[in-house]
Amino acid sequence: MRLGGRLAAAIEVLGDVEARRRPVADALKDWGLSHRFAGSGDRAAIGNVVYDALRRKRSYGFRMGDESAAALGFAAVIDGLGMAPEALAAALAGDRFAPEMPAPERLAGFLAEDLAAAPAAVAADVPDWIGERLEASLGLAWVEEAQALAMRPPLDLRANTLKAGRDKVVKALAPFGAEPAGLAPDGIRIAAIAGEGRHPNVQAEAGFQKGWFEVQDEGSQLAALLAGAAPGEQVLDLCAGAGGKTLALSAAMENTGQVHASDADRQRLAPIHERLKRAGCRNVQVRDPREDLAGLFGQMDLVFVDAPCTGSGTWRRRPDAKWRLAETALAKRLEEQDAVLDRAARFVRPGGRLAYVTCSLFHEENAERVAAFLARHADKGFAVADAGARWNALLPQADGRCRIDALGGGSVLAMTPRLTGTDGFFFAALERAR
Ligand SMILES: C[S@@+](CC[C@H](N)C(=O)[O-])C[C@H]1O[C@@H](n2cnc3c(N)ncnc32)[C@H](O)[C@@H]1O
Repeated sequence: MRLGGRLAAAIEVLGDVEARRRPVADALKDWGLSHRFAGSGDRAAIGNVVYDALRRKRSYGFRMGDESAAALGFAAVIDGLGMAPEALAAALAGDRFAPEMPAPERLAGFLAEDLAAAPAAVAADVPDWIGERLEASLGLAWVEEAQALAMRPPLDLRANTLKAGRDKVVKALAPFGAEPAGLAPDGIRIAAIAGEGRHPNVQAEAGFQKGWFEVQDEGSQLAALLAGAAPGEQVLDLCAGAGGKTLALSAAMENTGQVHASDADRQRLAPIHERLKRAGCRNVQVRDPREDLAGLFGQMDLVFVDAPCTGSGTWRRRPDAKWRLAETALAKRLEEQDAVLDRAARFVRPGGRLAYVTCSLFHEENAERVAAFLARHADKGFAVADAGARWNALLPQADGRCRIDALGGGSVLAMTPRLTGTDGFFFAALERAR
């Protein structure tokens, strides 16, 4: 396919996402199924335009003076591919599949428009109600934070130390530009793609099949690291899902002790079996959601709660989600977070700890949930640990990067694309008195 056909396809997919308010991944998949002639390079290029347009949907619409799918598609090509309108017009000339170019004054306006004059939520590329929440959560720099959340993400991997050290993985993936990540000790990063490129399919590599590494955002790796799961401990991963953090906890424990991996949803838990096998994790017991875990009450050294959340910290990777998120969904997540924290508390042994993690940037889902938990369990002897001090001790090279907020005598922390170059993550640890 030539550029014109790819752009027309991207506009079609953007229209579908908008009209049906459906996940972009589903819309792209359906387009691929009904256009089997398109090769993998075409699909990647179309995906880039669609994702870029969704990351910057509001500011592109503002700068174009037009929020239609076509305007967004053209904006993404000009901005994301760095193509001047004249070069774009030349590339589309004579291509019968190409969409019609926007009027020259629209394109001139797009290039000239200064976002300084735009409302903050437009410059931040979020709906108004989310802008208000980000401002309350992140303070003065919230627009810059949201703009960093609208950038293309890198591809992060974690070396599985049960099978391979980081150097070995970096070497194996050197042809793809893999480098040691800046913060996570086992992290490996392949930089965000530029222009029309695409990330390599690392899962097709022999090293992946052998279990040498996992695909995992560096922020997720750091959240697992901060929990401090130690060899020989008894750990309950209460919201294990597909097991991203379970695998990291198992490796940190050097395949000793025991990780009980549980989730309320069997479907989400299903992929964990295959992943554990490939990664060589022998200290993980997967617990069926129907299983009674009462035998673990008061027994765990660490209960890890990777809570269900809005996922607002992951919008670089899932930009469609920020336009679909409803206030009612946020309210529901808060209830679930309270419920799962209450449940988690029962498993912590005296002297043990409870780690609370979300991939959200909203204060309500983060520090507010921890404060509400403390208020509900004032008599149970839980206190907030000093997560900020732990961060500084584990990651001296991070030079205090990340947001640290005092809470209940300790501190909680947040990673953000702007501060840590990771997805947005929140981490708090609660210690139960002996
Ligand atoms: C953020 S995801 C977990 C991601 C996973 N830990 C990982 O690293 O790949 C949150 C998970 O919490 C689960 N969940 C929601 N409510 C729950 C509850 N009350 N108890 C246990 N799991 C719950 C969801 O099914 C979902 O899989």
